[in-house]
Amino acid sequence: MEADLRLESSLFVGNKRYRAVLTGWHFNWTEVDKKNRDRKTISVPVAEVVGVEEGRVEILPKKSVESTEKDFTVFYVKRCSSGGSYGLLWRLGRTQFSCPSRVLRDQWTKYLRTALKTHSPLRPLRLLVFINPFGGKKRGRKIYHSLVAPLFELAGISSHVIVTERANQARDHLLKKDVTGFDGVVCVGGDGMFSEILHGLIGRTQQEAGLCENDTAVTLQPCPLHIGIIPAGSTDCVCYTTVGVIDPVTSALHIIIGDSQPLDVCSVHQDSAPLRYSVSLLGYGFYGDILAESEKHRWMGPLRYDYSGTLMYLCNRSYAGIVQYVPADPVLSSPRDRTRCLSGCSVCSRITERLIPHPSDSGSMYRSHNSLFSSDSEGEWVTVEGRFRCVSLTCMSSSCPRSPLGLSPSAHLADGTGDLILVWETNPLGFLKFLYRHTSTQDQFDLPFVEVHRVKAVRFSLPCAKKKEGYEEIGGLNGAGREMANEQKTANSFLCGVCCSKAPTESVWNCDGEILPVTAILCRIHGQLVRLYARGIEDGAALHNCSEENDRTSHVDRLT
Ligand SMILES: Nc1ncnc2c1ncn2[C@@H]1O[C@H](COP(=O)(O)OP(=O)(O)OP(=O)(O)O)[C@@H](O)[C@H]1O
Repeated sequence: MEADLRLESSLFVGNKRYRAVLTGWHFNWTEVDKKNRDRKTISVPVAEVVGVEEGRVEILPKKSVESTEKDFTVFYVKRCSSGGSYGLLWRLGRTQFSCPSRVLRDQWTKYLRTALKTHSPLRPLRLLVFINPFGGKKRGRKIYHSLVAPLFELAGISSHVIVTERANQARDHLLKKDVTGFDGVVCVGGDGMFSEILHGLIGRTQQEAGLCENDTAVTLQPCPLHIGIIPAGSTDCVCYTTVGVIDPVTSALHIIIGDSQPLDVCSVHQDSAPLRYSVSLLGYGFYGDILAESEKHRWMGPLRYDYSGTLMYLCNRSYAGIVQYVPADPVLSSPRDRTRCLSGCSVCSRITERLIPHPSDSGSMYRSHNSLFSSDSEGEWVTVEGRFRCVSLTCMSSSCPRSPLGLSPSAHLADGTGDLILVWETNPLGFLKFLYRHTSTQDQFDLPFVEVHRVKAVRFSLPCAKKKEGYEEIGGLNGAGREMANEQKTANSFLCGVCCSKAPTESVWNCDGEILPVTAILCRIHGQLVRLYARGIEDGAALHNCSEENDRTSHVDRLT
C-alpha cells in the first residue's frame, strides 16, 4: 500500500510556483510559469533524500533553523563533477518549500518521511564510528565533527564515536566487545584503519558462526554489519576504488542512504603466522620492498612512499619464486577485456546470484571454492617459476588519484576473483614503462615481461637453492625475461649499489600496507565477504542534477 504513496500540490520556492509530486519512488518539482506552462523539472529519487525538516533549515557549514509554520526543507543528494577524479562528487542539495497552509506542510513532511522509510530499508540508524586521530594529515577528528556528524544528525543516525588511542584498538573492540544494535561500522582514516575494521568484523563473524578462519577449506560467513569509510588517511585506495573520489561528504552521504556494495576479500594463510585479509594489494618484490624501505623513513610522512619507490626502482631487484594459481572461469570475464567494474556492474550481479548458498545447488561458487583445497583438485593449479620483479594479487582495480585506472583496470569488486599480475625480471627502462602506464590509459599488461591472470587462489613459495641458481643463469624458467637476462645482470649490479652493497635474495609481502612475517603463503578469494556503504564508481553520465543550485556546495568544498 505504501509503495503507492502519492501526494501532489502547488508549492513555492522563493517567489516561484512549482507543481510538486511525490510518487512512491520519486519526488519531483516542476516550475510553472504565469501562463500555467511547465518549465524545468527537478527530480530526486526518494532513496536519495537525506532528510526532511520543518521550517527553513541550513546544515553546513553551520546549523541554522528558522521555525516557520508553512515551510519545510528537503535535503537530498546532488551530484557534481569531481574535476580530476573518475567518479562523481556528492553534495548536500537543499530546497526550502513554502506551502499555502500548515496542514499541507505537515502532510508533505509526513508523506516524505514515510516514503523514505519505505524505500530505503538499508539506511543505518545506529553506527559505531572509529576515528584514527593520527591518520593522514591528522585531520580525522576535524573531518568527522565538521563535515560528517552534522549530516548523520540530519539523517537521524545516532553514532557511538571512539577516537582510537593505539593501533589495533578498533580491531580488538570488534573482536571482543558487544556490538549488538549497530547497523554498521564506520572508520575515519586510511587503508590501514579500514584493514583493522575488516579483520575485526570478519574475525567476529566467524567466531560467532563457530568457524575456524585458518582452515583453508572453510567457507567463511559474510559479515552482517556494513562498513563505511570516511577517507582521512594518506592512502585511501579502498575508498577511491569503491566510490570514485576521496571526499568525506560523498562517503557520508553514501552511508546515510544505506548504499550497499559487496566486496571480495582475499584470505592469506601463512604457516605459523596469523591469518591476514587483503582487498587491495598483496605484493611481493617491488611493492614489498617499497613498504619495508618506507617503514625506515616514517618521519618523512606520506613523502616516504615516493622516496622509497624511487630508491627501489633504482635498485632494480628481482627475486626467485614459484607461483601457483587456480584460474577463474574465463567465460565470465578476463583481466584484459577492457571493461570497467562500475556501479551496477553486470558481471558482479551475475555472481551475486550464484553466491547465495542453496543447499541443493551443486553449481554454487561456495561449493566450487571448497573443492579447490581438496587433494583431488591439484590438477587445477597452474605453476610458473622464475625470477620476478614483482608478484601482485588484487581483488579490485586498486585505483588512486595517481593511477585513476589502477593496478588492474578491469578487476571486479565483487565477482569472487582476484587478478594475479606477474612482472618478470626485466631491464630498468622496461619496468619504468610498466610503472608509467599505470598513470595513463595505456595497457600496462601489453608488455612482453608482464602476465595477468584472473584467479580464485594463489600459492607462493621460494625455490630450493639449486633451482635459484638455475634462474640466475637464464633469468627465469618461464616467460619473456630470458633474453634480457644478461643485460639485466649488468644493470642490477650497477643500480643496487644505490641502497645496499648486495641485493637481498628474498623480498617481503606487502599485505594492504602491512609486512607479512613469512614468504610462503596460500591465498584464497572469498566472494562478497563484506559489504561497504558504497555503490561502486558511478558513470559520469549519471550526472543529471548538478548544474542546479550549486550555491550550497561551495562552503563544503572549502572545508574538504
Ligand atoms: N591512535 C592510534 N595511534 C597509533 N596508530 C593508530 C591509531 N589508530 C589507528 N592506528 C593505526 O595507524 C595505521 C595507519 O592508519 P590510517 O590508515 O588511518 O592512516 P594512513 O595515514 O593512511 O596510514 P599509512 O601510514 O599506512 O599510510 C593503521 O594501521 C592503524 O592500525
